[in-house]
Amino acid sequence: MLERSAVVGGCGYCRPHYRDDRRDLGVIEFQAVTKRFDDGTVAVDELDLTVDPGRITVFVGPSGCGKTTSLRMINRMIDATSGAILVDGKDVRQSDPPLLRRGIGYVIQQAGLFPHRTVLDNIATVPLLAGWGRAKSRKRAEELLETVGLPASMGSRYPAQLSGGQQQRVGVARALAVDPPVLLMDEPFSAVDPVVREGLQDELLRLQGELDKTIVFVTHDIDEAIKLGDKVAVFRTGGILAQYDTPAELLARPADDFVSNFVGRDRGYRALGFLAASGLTVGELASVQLGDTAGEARRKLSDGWVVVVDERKHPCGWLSADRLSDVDEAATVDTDLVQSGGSLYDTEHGSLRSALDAALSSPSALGVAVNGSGELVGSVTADEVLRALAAARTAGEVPR
Ligand SMILES: Nc1ncnc2c1ncn2[C@@H]1O[C@H](COP(=O)(O)OP(=O)(O)OP(=O)(O)O)[C@@H](O)[C@H]1O
Repeated sequence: MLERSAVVGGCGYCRPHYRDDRRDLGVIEFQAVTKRFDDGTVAVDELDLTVDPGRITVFVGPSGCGKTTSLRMINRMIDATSGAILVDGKDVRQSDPPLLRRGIGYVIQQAGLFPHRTVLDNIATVPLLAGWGRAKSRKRAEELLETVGLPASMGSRYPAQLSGGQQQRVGVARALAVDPPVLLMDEPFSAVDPVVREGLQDELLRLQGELDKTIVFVTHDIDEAIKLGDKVAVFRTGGILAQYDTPAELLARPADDFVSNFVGRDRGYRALGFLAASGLTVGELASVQLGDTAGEARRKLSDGWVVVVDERKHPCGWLSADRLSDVDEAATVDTDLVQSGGSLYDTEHGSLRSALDAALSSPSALGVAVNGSGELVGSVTADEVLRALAAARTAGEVPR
């Protein structure tokens, strides 16, 4: 079957749509912040950085470069040696740590749930501490279970009775319980397998589209950083900020060799994920519908291929001249006959990367283009994508 790319990632890092009434709470400022541990290790060195409110900021870099230390200084799990961290203009050192942490949700690797409490009790922990009372805290926990996409029946389970991905969702629900403006997430998805991880990332972006939290997210995975971050801070060993930019800028204009190497050798290809494919010409594409006859499909073949759609006009695969050659004229085109192939290019939300991917992954070399509702609208070729790329270059959207 043809695969619709995930909302994020495959189709080129579509961003969540922020509400116009996005919150302005949760500005975090690092002002010349240094952390020197007792043994002399400088984990963070003179960090100056402002985290935008209502956005996702990712701290990324190699192991030991000071990401976690920087994160934990925000909620005072670690105190800075010098410099200041301000949250909404107030130095965190002037806040009582337990009170400060109530306004700052915290999610860690493997969720860190209390093993002897049920899922609902885990989520209700902070509301109870904040004095919400049992009934209100429980109601909030039930709501949040739904918010993070878990069935109500899981509320009475214990963490060990959940998968890693489900535990992580509970961890997010718990962090959101008293609706804090700021969420700190320390490698929250690194203990789950890549498929679950991608699902959790998509879910986080969906949630963020509704919640508009100020999220600081730590990872050592540049792909995760580029997918999730509105802005990405790349750290180098010694706790030095190497570059702080949007993912598109990071890929297009890495500040130095360290950043360039860190973002990877295929950064040019990945940067295509941030180029809108609006200028791309979508060509015609011959199609038949499931239920049509093989004879009809044969007559519609173009360069040996015809695409097959279902009754909703959603593409479901290809038929080749080869495949049709030994099929009876009157035979019905059904899913058994159809050859799977390739990703789809969404003309409304897709990027040049997703268009190129659709073309390269198609057995006919024609990328299948669909509209926002998933209906077939035509085809794209790799040559056409390269032409659009050249035009973007001329327009100055891509560095020369
Ligand atoms: N309590 C401590 N005492 C001494 N050194 C420490 C302490 N905690 C962290 N460090 C050191 O500070 C540096 C930064 O550590 P930090 O945990 O912030 O890095 P990180 O970028 O989050 O790494 P990772 O990706 O491996 O989790 C490392 O060299 C680490 O060994």
